[in-house]
Amino acid sequence: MTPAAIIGGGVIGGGWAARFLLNGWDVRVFDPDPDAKRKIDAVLENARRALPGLLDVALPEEGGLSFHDTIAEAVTGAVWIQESVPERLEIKQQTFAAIQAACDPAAVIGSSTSGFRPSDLQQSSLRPEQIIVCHPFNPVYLLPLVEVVTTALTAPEILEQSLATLRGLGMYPLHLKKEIDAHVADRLLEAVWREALWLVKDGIATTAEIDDAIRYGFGLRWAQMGLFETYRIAGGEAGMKHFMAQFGPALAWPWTKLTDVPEFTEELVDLIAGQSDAQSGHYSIRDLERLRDGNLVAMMRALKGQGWGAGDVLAAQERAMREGHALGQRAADVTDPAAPVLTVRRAVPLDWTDYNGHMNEAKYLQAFGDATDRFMELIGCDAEYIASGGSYFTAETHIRHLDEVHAGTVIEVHTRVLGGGGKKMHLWHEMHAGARLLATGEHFLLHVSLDTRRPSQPAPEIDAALRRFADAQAQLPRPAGAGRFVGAPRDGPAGGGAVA
Ligand SMILES: NC(=O)C1=CN([C@@H]2O[C@H](COP(=O)(O)OP(=O)(O)OC[C@H]3O[C@@H](n4cnc5c(N)ncnc54)[C@H](O)[C@@H]3O)[C@@H](O)[C@H]2O)C=CC1
Ligand SMILES: C[N+](C)(C)CC(=O)CC(=O)[O-]
Repeated sequence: MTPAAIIGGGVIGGGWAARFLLNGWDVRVFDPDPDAKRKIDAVLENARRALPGLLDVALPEEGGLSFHDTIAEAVTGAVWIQESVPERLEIKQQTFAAIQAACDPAAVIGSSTSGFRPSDLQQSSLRPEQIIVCHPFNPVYLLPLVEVVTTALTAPEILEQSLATLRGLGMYPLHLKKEIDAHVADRLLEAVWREALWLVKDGIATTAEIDDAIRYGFGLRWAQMGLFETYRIAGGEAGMKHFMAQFGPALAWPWTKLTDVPEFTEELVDLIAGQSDAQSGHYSIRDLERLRDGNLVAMMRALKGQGWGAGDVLAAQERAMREGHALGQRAADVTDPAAPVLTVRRAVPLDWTDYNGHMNEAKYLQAFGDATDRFMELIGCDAEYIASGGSYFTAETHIRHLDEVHAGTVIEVHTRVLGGGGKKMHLWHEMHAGARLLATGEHFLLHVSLDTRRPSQPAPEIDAALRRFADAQAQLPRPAGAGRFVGAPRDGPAGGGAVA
C-alpha cells in the first residue's frame, strides 16, 4: 500500500494518521513522545467508530501503522509527508531540514500549521518547492476542509499531486493562492474566539451561554451555507444589497472589539477554564469526541442526501469508490449472471444503531431497500430511466432478522432474482457480516408508470436484463426461508399463549 509519513503524532498528526490509514494507506509515524502510540491508538479507535459509516460504500482495507525512531526512517519511501509538530517556527524549520535530508524529492511535504505562511516554512530549506501548507480541521479524520497554501516557488506537480491525494482521501482542498498569517479559516475563527474571550472577561456571558448562542442558531447555518450565502437569504427578496444597506451602518457601531484583544492574564485563563470545567467537566475528552463525531456524522450524512456542501464531498468520494468496482457495474458487465449480485458493501453507521446497542430493525429494511435500488440501477432502471417516467414500486416485503450487528461492522448484501420478467420482479437479498448471515429480505416489486401510477411494462432492455439474471439463477437451489411468513407456534386453548 502507498506509504505516508506523519511527523508529530499529537491531536492533529493522530487525526491525519487515522485519515490515511482508514483510506488504505500505510502510515509511518515519528514522534519523540514515548506516549505517542497510546494517544494515536485512542484517536484511531474513535476514527474507526465514526468514519467508515459516513459513506454508503465500504472503505478499502485499513493500512498498516508503524512507529519509527528517526525522521529519516519514517520518511524513507513515503510519497506524502505530513508535518504536525508544535506551532513554533524554529521547530518546524528544523523538522523540514531533517525530512528533506532523507525523503524522496518528489514527495509532497504538507505542513499542518495553523498560522505560518508557506514562505516562512520554505525559508532556508533544501527544496522549498516541495513544502506547502495543508492546514486541516479537527477532527481531521471526519472534516473535509484542508487549506492548501502555496508560494511562487511551489512546484506545479507538487500542487497537483497534493490536490489529487487530498481528494482521494475524501477531503476538500481549498487552494489559497495568496499567503497570509493564519490563512483564511483561522482568521475567521480567531475573530470569533477573541470576541468570545471579551464576552467572558467582561462578565456578559459564560462559556456555556456562548456555546449555546452558536450551536442553537448560526452554527447550524454556517455548517451548511457559510456566511455570505446565509446573509444573502437574510436580505429577503431584496437580497444581499438590502442586507448590506440595513446592517452596513452597524460596522461603525461598537458591536465588536475584534482587534482590541483582552490581556491574556492568568486570571482570564482561570475564568475561562473554570467555566468550561463547570460546563463539560463531567465528560472525558474521549466522551466529548464521541459525541462530537456522532453529531458530525449525522449532519454530514444528512447533507450528503441533499448533495450539498460537505455532503457533496462525500457523494463525490462514493462515486469515485464505486467506479471500477462491482457496485458500479451495469448488467452487461456481469459475466456470470447465475451468481448472486453484490448490491451493498458498507459499514454500519453510528446513526443506524439504537437503544439496544445494535443496528435498528428499520435499518435492515434500509439496507435491503438500498440493495433493491442498486439492483434496479444495474438492470438499467437508473436516475435517467426514472426521470423518463418508469420505475419499480415494492408491493410486499418479508425480512428475517437472524443475527445482530454493531456500528462500524462491514455488511454485504447479495441479491438473487427469484422471478422476473414483464411487470414483475421478485428479489431475494442476503445480508452478511463476514461469514455470519444477519438477515434475509424477500421483496416483490411491480414496474409502474410514474405518470399513471399504475403497473406497466418496463423498457425492453430492462426486461431483457432482468430475465437474463432470472433465467441464469433459476438453476440455483431455492434459498432456505424463501416464501416464509410469520408462523409462530401457538400455545393454550384460546391460541393466546406465550410465543415460543
Ligand atoms: N489542535 C488543533 O486544533 C489544530 C492544530 N493544527 C496545527 O497542527 C500542528 C500540531 O498541533 P497539535 O497536534 O494540536 O499539537 P500537539 O501538541 O497535540 O502535538 C504535537 C506533537 O508533536 C510532537 N513533537 C514535538 N516536537 C517534535 C519534533 N521535533 N518532531 C516530531 N514530533 C514532535 C509532540 O510530542 C506531540 O505529540 C500545529 O502546527 C498546529 O497549529 C492545525 C489544525 C488544528
Ligand atoms: C485553534 N487552531 C488555530 C489550532 C484551530 C485550527 O487551526 C483549525 C481547527 O481545527 O479549528
